[in-house]
Amino acid sequence: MSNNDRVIIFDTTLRDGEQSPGASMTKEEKIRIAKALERLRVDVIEAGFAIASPGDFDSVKTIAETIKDSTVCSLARAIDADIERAGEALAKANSGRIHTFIATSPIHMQYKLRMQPEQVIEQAVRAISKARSLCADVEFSCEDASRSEIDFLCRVVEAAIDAGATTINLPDTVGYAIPEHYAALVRELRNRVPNADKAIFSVHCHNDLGLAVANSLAAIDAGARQIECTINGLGERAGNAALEEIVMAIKTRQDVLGVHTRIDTPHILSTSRMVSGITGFPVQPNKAIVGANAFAHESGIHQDGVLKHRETYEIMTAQDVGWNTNKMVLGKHSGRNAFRSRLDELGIVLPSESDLNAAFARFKDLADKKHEVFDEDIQALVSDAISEEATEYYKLVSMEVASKTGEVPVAHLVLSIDGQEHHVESDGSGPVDATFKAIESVAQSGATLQLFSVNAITQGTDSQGEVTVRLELGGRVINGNGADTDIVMASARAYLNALNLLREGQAKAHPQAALV
Ligand SMILES: CC(C)(COP(=O)(O)OP(=O)(O)OC[C@H]1O[C@@H](n2cnc3c(N)ncnc32)[C@H](O)[C@@H]1OP(=O)(O)O)[C@@H](O)C(=O)NCCC(=O)NCCS
Ligand SMILES: CC(C)[C@@](O)(CC(=O)O)C(=O)O
Repeated sequence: MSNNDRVIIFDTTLRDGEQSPGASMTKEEKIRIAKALERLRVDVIEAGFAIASPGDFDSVKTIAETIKDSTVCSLARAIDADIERAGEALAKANSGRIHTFIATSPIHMQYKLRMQPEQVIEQAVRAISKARSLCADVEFSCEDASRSEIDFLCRVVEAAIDAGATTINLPDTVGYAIPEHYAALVRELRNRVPNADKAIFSVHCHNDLGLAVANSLAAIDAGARQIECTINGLGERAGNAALEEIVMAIKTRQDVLGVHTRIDTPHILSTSRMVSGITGFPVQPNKAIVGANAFAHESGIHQDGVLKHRETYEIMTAQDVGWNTNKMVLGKHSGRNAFRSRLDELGIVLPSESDLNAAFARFKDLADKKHEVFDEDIQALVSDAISEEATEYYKLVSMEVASKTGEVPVAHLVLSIDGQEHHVESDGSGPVDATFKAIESVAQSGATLQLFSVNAITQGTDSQGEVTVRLELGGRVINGNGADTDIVMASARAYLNALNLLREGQAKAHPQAALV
């Protein structure tokens, strides 16, 4: 691929990203992020706005002295003092860039700068010359380019390149652009400005209409070869174009975009997490590339497709952006194939297809009650299914337990014992105690309860509770287990499981006695 096909990735997480209200970072945090960006192989790191404060100056200076593999850049208004401060901060950079800017739209020139267009051109030229006297690499931005008049923009850009700007940035400062129009603007400038070939054209898009990435990609087609973006799309107001989305769109759709970057994509996720952790801005689960669900499949039809041939539902690999693997989330939309594949991964072998079907039915019941079924849930559910399958003498048909402040809890249970239904009830010191007493009122096992333990198997109040009941009878000790989203129900299952196991053991030891 020729150099002409290479898109320069200019990251401004530390400058525009920090302009997100609430996202200010300390110097140490900025250095950590700068190192992560260098590892990601970002071409240019905009480290800050040196004149903004002594702290910002210090951050830019330290980053300039630390980073070796990326160009380090400081922003500066088109004012001598800003440019000198930027030059000072970048003095020791391996590769430094001064980025100066001035607004070129009628609304900004008239109301904000209170300057005539001719004065703006003059000031831009003076600033660029000054910057060039301090640094060979100078970027100039026509702030609010997308709302600027094209003829004026052409004059500013031509003068800026003549004055020595090596990169010309046409920002969509207020996120107003629409892809086709924005691409036309970039194309027209490159066609009309006589010295356009002496500079690299860049875009810097804001996300006010959710179009920052789309506008940036459209500009590539029009010849832009630098994209300014931020990790997680951080930035002023609705943010900037997200680096991870730009980079992965370029990589994934190389067939139509025909360009490439030098980003080492497997570092994307860790960088995203670092920025999110430092700024305290969480990444939404459905965020492209770096959201928790970006490579997760929950629906049975998709899971089945991915298991048979990953590309049926994935256009990138999870590993290519730093995830360990894609994720099959087992939930109520999942199917038998995904369930079977998870059992395989967990090393669970069910004796027959009918065992699998029974476990799958229990899984669907659980998934109706719970958002996500975790591995631990499945282990509990399967062992419960197997032990129930093995010993069906005592079975829970239904139950109802009443607990009320100031009143004694009462449990009503319908049990199936050797195929016959029994209605039992008891009170107790708590709902579990009442349940066990109700069971014993008919089972009369004579066993003593040695241990009762409840574990929330997974996080969250919608998780399954796993109950272990240890019973002792005539010197034999057995553990019964039960799992359910309702812990009293799980307790009943565990108790009945223990009784079944006790009975099974007795049947083996004394075949006659067990029939009584
Ligand atoms: C840069 C900064 C130190 C200037 O502070 P200040 O001198 O108190 O000035 P204000 O921020 O109140 O106002 C901005 C001034 O810069 C002028 N200005 C804005 N953009 C300019 C530009 N590109 N070139 C020259 N002057 C510019 C404004 O017209 C205004 O001038 P005025 O004071 O004569 O009206 C301060 O705004 C800051 O810390 N900014 C950092 C973050 C930031 O603004 N980022 C936006 C990136 S565009
Ligand atoms: C410096 C420039 C690229 C800017 O970030 C300036 C600004 O923050 O307004 C933009 O979005 O236009």
